[in-house]
Amino acid sequence: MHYDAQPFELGAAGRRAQLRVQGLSAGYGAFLVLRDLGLEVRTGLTVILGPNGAGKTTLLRALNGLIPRTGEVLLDGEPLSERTHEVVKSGVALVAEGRQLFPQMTVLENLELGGWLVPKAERTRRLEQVMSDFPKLRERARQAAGTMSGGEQQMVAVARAMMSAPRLLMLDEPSLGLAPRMVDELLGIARRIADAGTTVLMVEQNVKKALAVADRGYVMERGALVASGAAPLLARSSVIREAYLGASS
Ligand SMILES: Nc1ncnc2c1ncn2[C@@H]1O[C@H](COP(=O)(O)OP(=O)(O)OP(=O)(O)O)[C@@H](O)[C@H]1O
Repeated sequence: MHYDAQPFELGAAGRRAQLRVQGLSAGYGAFLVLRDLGLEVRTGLTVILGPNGAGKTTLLRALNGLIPRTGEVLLDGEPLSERTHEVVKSGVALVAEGRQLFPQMTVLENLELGGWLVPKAERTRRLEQVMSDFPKLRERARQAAGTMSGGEQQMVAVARAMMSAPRLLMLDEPSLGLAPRMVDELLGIARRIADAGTTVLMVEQNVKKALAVADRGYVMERGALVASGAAPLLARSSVIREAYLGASS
Protein backbone atom coordinates (compact mmCIF):
# COMPACT_ATOMS: atom_id res chain seq x y z
CA MET A 1 0.00 0.00 0.00
CA HIS A 2 1.00 3.60 -0.40
CA TYR A 3 1.33 6.22 2.23
CA ASP A 4 2.90 9.59 2.49
CA ALA A 5 6.54 8.87 3.29
CA GLN A 6 7.53 12.37 4.37
CA PRO A 7 9.67 12.46 7.50
CA PHE A 8 7.66 12.36 10.69
CA GLU A 9 9.10 13.99 13.76
CA LEU A 10 6.51 12.85 16.25
CA GLY A 11 7.28 10.35 18.87
CA ALA A 12 9.63 9.79 21.66
CA ALA A 13 12.87 9.01 19.90
CA GLY A 14 15.18 7.12 22.18
CA ARG A 15 12.31 5.89 24.34
CA ARG A 16 11.73 2.68 22.45
CA ALA A 17 9.24 1.00 24.72
CA GLN A 18 8.46 -2.66 25.13
CA LEU A 19 5.44 -4.19 26.84
CA ARG A 20 5.40 -7.66 28.33
CA VAL A 21 2.17 -9.28 29.42
CA GLN A 22 1.90 -12.58 31.27
CA GLY A 23 -1.07 -14.45 32.70
CA LEU A 24 -3.45 -11.58 31.98
CA SER A 25 -7.11 -12.18 32.75
CA ALA A 26 -9.85 -9.55 32.57
CA GLY A 27 -13.53 -9.17 31.87
CA TYR A 28 -16.72 -7.57 33.03
CA GLY A 29 -17.90 -8.59 36.48
CA ALA A 30 -18.13 -12.36 36.61
CA PHE A 31 -17.78 -12.60 32.80
CA LEU A 32 -14.14 -13.32 32.08
CA VAL A 33 -13.25 -12.34 28.50
CA LEU A 34 -9.45 -12.73 28.55
CA ARG A 35 -7.96 -15.81 30.17
CA ASP A 36 -4.31 -16.17 30.99
CA LEU A 37 -3.08 -14.14 28.05
CA GLY A 38 0.61 -13.64 27.26
CA LEU A 39 2.02 -11.27 24.70
CA GLU A 40 5.05 -9.20 23.96
CA VAL A 41 4.84 -5.84 22.27
CA ARG A 42 8.25 -4.97 20.92
CA THR A 43 9.30 -1.69 19.33
CA GLY A 44 7.73 -0.93 15.99
CA LEU A 45 4.12 -1.64 15.06
CA THR A 46 2.24 -4.63 16.44
CA VAL A 47 -1.28 -5.40 15.28
CA ILE A 48 -3.94 -7.48 17.03
CA LEU A 49 -6.40 -9.07 14.64
CA GLY A 50 -9.50 -11.09 15.32
CA PRO A 51 -13.25 -11.32 14.77
CA ASN A 52 -15.88 -9.18 16.48
CA GLY A 53 -16.21 -9.98 20.15
CA ALA A 54 -12.83 -11.74 20.38
CA GLY A 55 -11.75 -9.46 23.21
CA LYS A 56 -9.40 -7.03 21.44
CA THR A 57 -10.95 -3.89 22.91
CA THR A 58 -11.14 -5.60 26.30
CA LEU A 59 -7.39 -6.19 26.11
CA LEU A 60 -6.68 -2.50 25.45
CA ARG A 61 -9.05 -1.52 28.26
CA ALA A 62 -7.36 -3.89 30.69
CA LEU A 63 -3.88 -2.62 29.75
CA ASN A 64 -4.98 0.99 30.29
CA GLY A 65 -6.56 0.43 33.68
CA LEU A 66 -10.08 0.99 32.39
CA ILE A 67 -11.25 -2.39 33.72
CA PRO A 68 -9.76 -4.54 36.49
CA ARG A 69 -7.23 -7.20 35.57
CA THR A 70 -5.04 -9.87 37.07
CA GLY A 71 -1.65 -10.93 35.80
CA GLU A 72 1.61 -9.19 35.05
CA VAL A 73 2.00 -6.18 32.77
CA LEU A 74 5.52 -4.78 32.48
CA LEU A 75 6.40 -1.63 30.56
CA ASP A 76 10.14 -1.59 29.97
CA GLY A 77 10.53 -4.00 32.84
CA GLU A 78 8.50 -1.94 35.32
CA PRO A 79 5.01 -2.96 36.47
CA LEU A 80 2.40 -0.84 34.68
CA SER A 81 -0.11 0.77 37.04
CA GLU A 82 -3.73 -0.37 37.00
CA ARG A 83 -4.85 3.25 37.41
CA THR A 84 -5.53 5.06 34.15
CA HIS A 85 -4.06 8.36 35.33
CA GLU A 86 -0.79 6.63 36.25
CA VAL A 87 -0.76 4.69 32.99
CA VAL A 88 -0.93 7.98 31.06
CA LYS A 89 1.82 9.44 33.26
CA SER A 90 4.08 6.51 32.50
CA GLY A 91 3.91 7.33 28.80
CA VAL A 92 1.07 5.23 27.45
CA ALA A 93 -1.68 6.75 25.30
CA LEU A 94 -4.87 5.11 24.06
CA VAL A 95 -6.99 6.19 21.12
CA ALA A 96 -10.22 4.39 21.92
CA GLU A 97 -12.79 3.29 19.40
CA GLY A 98 -15.18 6.15 18.77
CA ARG A 99 -12.41 8.77 19.11
CA GLN A 100 -13.98 10.58 22.06
CA LEU A 101 -13.27 14.08 20.80
CA PHE A 102 -15.07 17.10 22.18
CA PRO A 103 -17.19 17.89 19.11
CA GLN A 104 -18.02 21.49 20.01
CA MET A 105 -14.41 22.36 20.70
CA THR A 106 -11.99 23.31 17.97
CA VAL A 107 -9.24 21.03 16.68
CA LEU A 108 -6.71 23.19 18.50
CA GLU A 109 -8.60 22.95 21.81
CA ASN A 110 -8.88 19.19 21.46
CA LEU A 111 -5.15 18.94 20.84
CA GLU A 112 -4.35 21.16 23.81
CA LEU A 113 -6.36 18.83 26.04
CA GLY A 114 -4.13 15.98 24.93
CA GLY A 115 -1.19 17.78 26.49
CA TRP A 116 -2.78 18.24 29.92
CA LEU A 117 0.04 16.43 31.69
CA VAL A 118 2.78 18.21 29.76
CA PRO A 119 4.30 21.39 31.27
CA LYS A 120 3.13 24.55 29.45
CA ALA A 121 6.35 25.38 27.61
CA GLU A 122 6.67 21.80 26.46
CA ARG A 123 2.99 21.76 25.46
CA THR A 124 3.56 24.67 23.07
CA ARG A 125 6.50 22.84 21.53
CA ARG A 126 4.50 19.61 21.20
CA LEU A 127 1.62 21.49 19.60
CA GLU A 128 3.95 22.97 17.01
CA GLN A 129 5.37 19.51 16.37
CA VAL A 130 1.94 17.92 16.01
CA MET A 131 0.84 20.68 13.63
CA SER A 132 3.87 20.13 11.43
CA ASP A 133 3.38 16.35 11.48
CA PHE A 134 -0.31 16.71 10.69
CA PRO A 135 -0.39 19.71 8.31
CA LYS A 136 -4.05 19.08 7.56
CA LEU A 137 -4.86 19.85 11.17
CA ARG A 138 -3.02 23.16 11.11
CA GLU A 139 -5.32 24.24 8.29
CA ARG A 140 -8.33 23.17 10.35
CA ALA A 141 -7.14 24.38 13.75
CA ARG A 142 -10.15 26.66 14.31
CA GLN A 143 -12.77 24.23 13.01
CA ALA A 144 -15.11 22.52 15.48
CA ALA A 145 -13.92 18.91 15.69
CA GLY A 146 -17.48 17.59 15.36
CA THR A 147 -17.85 19.13 11.90
CA MET A 148 -14.91 17.21 10.42
CA SER A 149 -15.15 13.99 8.41
CA GLY A 150 -14.71 10.66 10.17
CA GLY A 151 -11.17 10.27 8.90
CA GLU A 152 -10.19 13.79 9.90
CA GLN A 153 -11.63 13.23 13.37
CA GLN A 154 -9.64 10.03 13.71
CA MET A 155 -6.55 12.01 12.73
CA VAL A 156 -7.32 14.58 15.46
CA ALA A 157 -7.72 11.75 17.97
CA VAL A 158 -4.33 10.27 17.05
CA ALA A 159 -2.67 13.71 17.04
CA ARG A 160 -4.21 14.47 20.45
CA ALA A 161 -2.75 11.24 21.83
CA MET A 162 0.65 12.22 20.44
CA MET A 163 0.49 15.51 22.40
CA SER A 164 1.47 13.55 25.50
CA ALA A 165 4.64 12.29 23.75
CA PRO A 166 3.83 8.67 24.56
CA ARG A 167 6.42 5.93 24.42
CA LEU A 168 3.61 3.44 23.75
CA LEU A 169 0.56 4.35 21.65
CA MET A 170 -2.45 2.04 21.50
CA LEU A 171 -4.97 2.43 18.69
CA ASP A 172 -8.35 0.69 18.74
CA GLU A 173 -9.53 0.14 15.17
CA PRO A 174 -8.34 3.44 13.72
CA SER A 175 -9.76 2.59 10.30
CA LEU A 176 -13.28 1.75 11.49
CA GLY A 177 -15.91 3.17 9.16
CA LEU A 178 -13.44 5.10 6.99
CA ALA A 179 -13.24 5.30 3.21
CA PRO A 180 -10.36 3.24 1.70
CA ARG A 181 -8.18 6.28 1.03
CA MET A 182 -8.52 7.45 4.63
CA VAL A 183 -7.83 3.93 5.88
CA ASP A 184 -4.52 4.03 4.00
CA GLU A 185 -3.74 7.46 5.39
CA LEU A 186 -4.48 6.48 9.01
CA LEU A 187 -2.52 3.22 8.81
CA GLY A 188 0.31 5.16 7.17
CA ILE A 189 0.29 7.57 10.10
CA ALA A 190 0.48 4.64 12.54
CA ARG A 191 3.50 3.33 10.61
CA ARG A 192 5.25 6.68 10.65
CA ILE A 193 4.65 7.10 14.38
CA ALA A 194 6.28 3.70 14.94
CA ASP A 195 9.18 4.65 12.67
CA ALA A 196 9.67 7.85 14.66
CA GLY A 197 10.24 5.85 17.84
CA THR A 198 6.90 5.41 19.59
CA THR A 199 5.94 1.77 20.00
CA VAL A 200 2.49 1.18 18.51
CA LEU A 201 -0.04 -1.50 19.48
CA MET A 202 -3.00 -1.43 17.12
CA VAL A 203 -6.25 -3.38 17.03
CA GLU A 204 -7.56 -3.70 13.48
CA GLN A 205 -10.30 -5.47 11.55
CA ASN A 206 -8.77 -4.51 8.24
CA VAL A 207 -6.52 -7.57 8.16
CA LYS A 208 -4.81 -7.18 4.82
CA LYS A 209 -3.97 -3.50 5.15
CA ALA A 210 -2.99 -3.81 8.81
CA LEU A 211 -0.54 -6.63 8.08
CA ALA A 212 0.90 -4.59 5.21
CA VAL A 213 2.02 -1.82 7.60
CA ALA A 214 2.71 -3.83 10.77
CA ASP A 215 5.96 -5.48 11.86
CA ARG A 216 4.28 -8.22 13.88
CA GLY A 217 0.82 -9.46 14.63
CA TYR A 218 -1.31 -11.53 16.97
CA VAL A 219 -4.60 -13.21 16.17
CA MET A 220 -7.17 -13.28 18.95
CA GLU A 221 -10.15 -15.60 19.06
CA ARG A 222 -12.58 -15.98 21.96
CA GLY A 223 -10.32 -14.24 24.44
CA ALA A 224 -7.16 -16.16 23.58
CA LEU A 225 -4.22 -15.42 21.30
CA VAL A 226 -4.19 -18.24 18.75
CA ALA A 227 -1.40 -17.16 16.40
CA SER A 228 1.44 -14.67 16.27
CA GLY A 229 4.43 -13.81 14.16
CA ALA A 230 6.09 -11.41 11.78
CA ALA A 231 3.44 -9.61 9.72
CA PRO A 232 4.52 -10.95 6.29
CA LEU A 233 4.57 -14.53 7.63
CA LEU A 234 1.22 -14.09 9.34
CA ALA A 235 -0.28 -12.75 6.11
CA ARG A 236 0.71 -16.00 4.39
CA SER A 237 -0.32 -18.28 7.27
CA SER A 238 -3.28 -20.60 6.87
CA VAL A 239 -5.04 -19.24 9.97
CA ILE A 240 -5.18 -15.77 8.44
CA ARG A 241 -5.75 -16.80 4.83
CA GLU A 242 -8.61 -19.15 5.62
CA ALA A 243 -10.33 -17.11 8.29
CA TYR A 244 -9.87 -13.57 7.04
CA LEU A 245 -8.49 -13.22 3.57
CA GLY A 246 -10.20 -16.05 1.73
CA ALA A 247 -8.02 -19.05 0.94
CA SER A 248 -7.39 -17.88 -2.62
CA SER A 249 -5.91 -14.47 -1.79
N1 LIG B 1 -19.01 -3.32 29.05
C1 LIG B 1 -19.19 -4.62 28.84
N2 LIG B 1 -19.91 -5.38 29.69
C2 LIG B 1 -20.08 -6.70 29.50
N3 LIG B 1 -19.55 -7.39 28.47
C3 LIG B 1 -18.82 -6.69 27.58
C4 LIG B 1 -18.61 -5.29 27.71
N4 LIG B 1 -17.85 -4.88 26.66
C5 LIG B 1 -17.60 -5.97 25.92
N5 LIG B 1 -18.19 -7.06 26.46
C6 LIG B 1 -18.11 -8.43 25.94
O1 LIG B 1 -16.76 -8.85 25.93
C7 LIG B 1 -16.48 -9.65 24.79
C8 LIG B 1 -15.31 -9.08 24.04
O2 LIG B 1 -15.66 -7.79 23.54
P1 LIG B 1 -14.60 -6.80 22.89
O3 LIG B 1 -15.29 -5.50 22.64
O4 LIG B 1 -13.38 -6.79 23.70
O5 LIG B 1 -14.29 -7.53 21.53
P2 LIG B 1 -13.53 -6.99 20.25
O6 LIG B 1 -12.63 -8.09 19.83
O7 LIG B 1 -12.92 -5.67 20.53
O8 LIG B 1 -14.71 -6.87 19.23
P3 LIG B 1 -15.13 -5.64 18.26
O9 LIG B 1 -14.24 -5.74 17.11
O10 LIG B 1 -16.55 -5.99 17.94
O11 LIG B 1 -14.99 -4.37 19.05
C9 LIG B 1 -17.78 -9.71 23.99
O12 LIG B 1 -18.43 -10.91 24.29
C10 LIG B 1 -18.57 -8.52 24.50
O13 LIG B 1 -19.95 -8.75 24.40
